[in-house]
Amino acid sequence: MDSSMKSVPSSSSSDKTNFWVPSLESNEIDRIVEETFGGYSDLKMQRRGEGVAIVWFRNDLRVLDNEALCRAWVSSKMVLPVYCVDPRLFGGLENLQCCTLDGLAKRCIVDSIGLIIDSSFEFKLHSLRAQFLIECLVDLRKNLIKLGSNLLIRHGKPEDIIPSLAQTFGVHTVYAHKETCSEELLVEQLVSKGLQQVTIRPEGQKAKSDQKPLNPKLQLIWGSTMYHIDDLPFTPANLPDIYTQFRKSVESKCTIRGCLKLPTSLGPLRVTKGMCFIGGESAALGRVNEYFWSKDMLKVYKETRNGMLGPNYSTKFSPWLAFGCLSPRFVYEEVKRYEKERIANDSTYWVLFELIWRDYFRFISIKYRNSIFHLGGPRKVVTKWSQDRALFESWRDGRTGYPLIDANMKELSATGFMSNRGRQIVCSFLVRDMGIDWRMGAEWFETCLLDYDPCSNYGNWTYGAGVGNDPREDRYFSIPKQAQNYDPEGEYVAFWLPELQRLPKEKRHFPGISYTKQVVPLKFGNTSSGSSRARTPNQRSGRSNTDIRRWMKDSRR
Ligand SMILES: Cc1cc2nc3c(=O)[nH]c(=O)nc-3n(C[C@H](O)[C@H](O)[C@H](O)COP(=O)(O)OP(=O)(O)OC[C@H]3O[C@@H](n4cnc5c(N)ncnc54)[C@H](O)[C@@H]3O)c2cc1C
Repeated sequence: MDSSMKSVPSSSSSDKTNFWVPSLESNEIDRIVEETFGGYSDLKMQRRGEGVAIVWFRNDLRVLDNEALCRAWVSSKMVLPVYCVDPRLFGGLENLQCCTLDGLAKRCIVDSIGLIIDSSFEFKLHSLRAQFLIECLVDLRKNLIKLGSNLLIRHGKPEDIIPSLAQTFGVHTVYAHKETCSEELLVEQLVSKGLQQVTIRPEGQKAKSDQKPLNPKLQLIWGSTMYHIDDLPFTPANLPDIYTQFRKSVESKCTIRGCLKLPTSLGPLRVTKGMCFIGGESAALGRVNEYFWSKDMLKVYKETRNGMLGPNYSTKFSPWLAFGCLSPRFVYEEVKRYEKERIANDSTYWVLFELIWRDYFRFISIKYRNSIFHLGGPRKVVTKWSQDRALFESWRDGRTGYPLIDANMKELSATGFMSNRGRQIVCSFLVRDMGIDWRMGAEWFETCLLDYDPCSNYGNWTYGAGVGNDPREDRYFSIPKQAQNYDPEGEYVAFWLPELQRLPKEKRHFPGISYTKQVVPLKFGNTSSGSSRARTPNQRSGRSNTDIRRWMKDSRR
């Protein structure tokens, strides 16, 4: 398939399988009502609104600062929270092998086998992210149950499930968070179209036969960024192309809205042990508590953020932010509280600086639409790229012979995470040293990363490949220089490539040493040590990789 167009694949009959909750057409409806609305009686009394609303959970798997949930809550007598396990998200059986959740959760995923994600380079969703998602859902359900609600989880496409539920329950409004990329926008359109086919009678008007039936509405709400889209001092179409201009403008002209505090009680925070990514809002809040308050790492974030080894060099909030278990506005409020109660310094500011990057890429996806997925990127840069599969696979599997690259790629496959430093280095290596089509790298990240997010992933890859909207960010990462600055003792590479542990520290970064005999030939040769000048494949120096040892030496001078 042409990867320049990311599209939603066509439907398949097996998409319709339902489990967790049996078919809605059967006499199980009463059971679902009991299960889902059962504990609501007290809350019902407090509501002002009328009728039934659906909250369609997407990448907002939290109850804190969830505007869709809040709006449904105040506008309706009953709220039906729903998550659709979209078969287009899941790949083959191999994804399940690491899933360790209960049989029910597993069955949910197993039933989607055979429905292949529409992947340009045929990679599938990694088992680790599938597991993280299941954990998010289990936790969301628990948190909703604590509030006297529940989560209805159904397998199938949202455009089939949501209208069918709306019809069954006479839903007046479906509340959901707005997305920005084409696949997600298409699903929104299809759901909206499906709802137009549904008719419900307005509440309290049943007796009046002349009353016109209504269509349920789809209300899409902005909620994924720190800065609200409506508060920006420009329209997305006029978004500055330079990050710094964007940042300065929002910092000086906008305020960040407060977190929506409904519901107010979530029980005690759970602190995660070590760095362990467990899906769900409870673990997300636990990590914020741990990183900011109990470990007190926020005050040194700016000095440690370029690390690669260990749980606390950076916040590690990204997987929870990506699934929406954590609100960026909540992180903002916690930073401000920390600044008041402990210390305000460059480090406390820098977390917000990085979160503004996240906002920026989200708004860029609105301005530049699908071009962020295209080979030439937003600037439509014409460059010749290779799609050499063998070369690519050596990068993907951590077999290039360059320890810094291989260690990072092994970490990604094993954990679903890689540091920001590592991501920049392996991205630069793939596109600039190997000359491989950057979309293959981006798609492999999409497959593996727990924190995969289309805007941040493709935004960063287009920057790394030199096709992003801001040409000034086109930078080359020299391996020897990066090794010297960020892993001078070779601790990181020896952790992921244990064969290197018996080598003296100064030799651990030598290409092809000891753990593999092979060093992949670099199509364009590597570049001189220490350079961070912009390069594109056709501007290469043409040096062969036999020079690497010399570069290592040079870069130490
Ligand atoms: C090639 C490449 C691909 C990437 N793909 C993704 C992705 O799919 N999803 C993703 O969330 N991040 C992505 N990033 C950005 C960044 O690497 C991660 O957000 C960060 O490493 C996550 O670790 P952390 O939460 O400890 O970050 P911290 O350093 O603690 O930063 C705090 C938060 O700021 C945001 N942030 C930090 N750096 C960036 C950045 N460069 N771009 C956007 N947001 C940022 C993240 O939400 C992060 O959680 C990518 C970077 C590169 C170079």
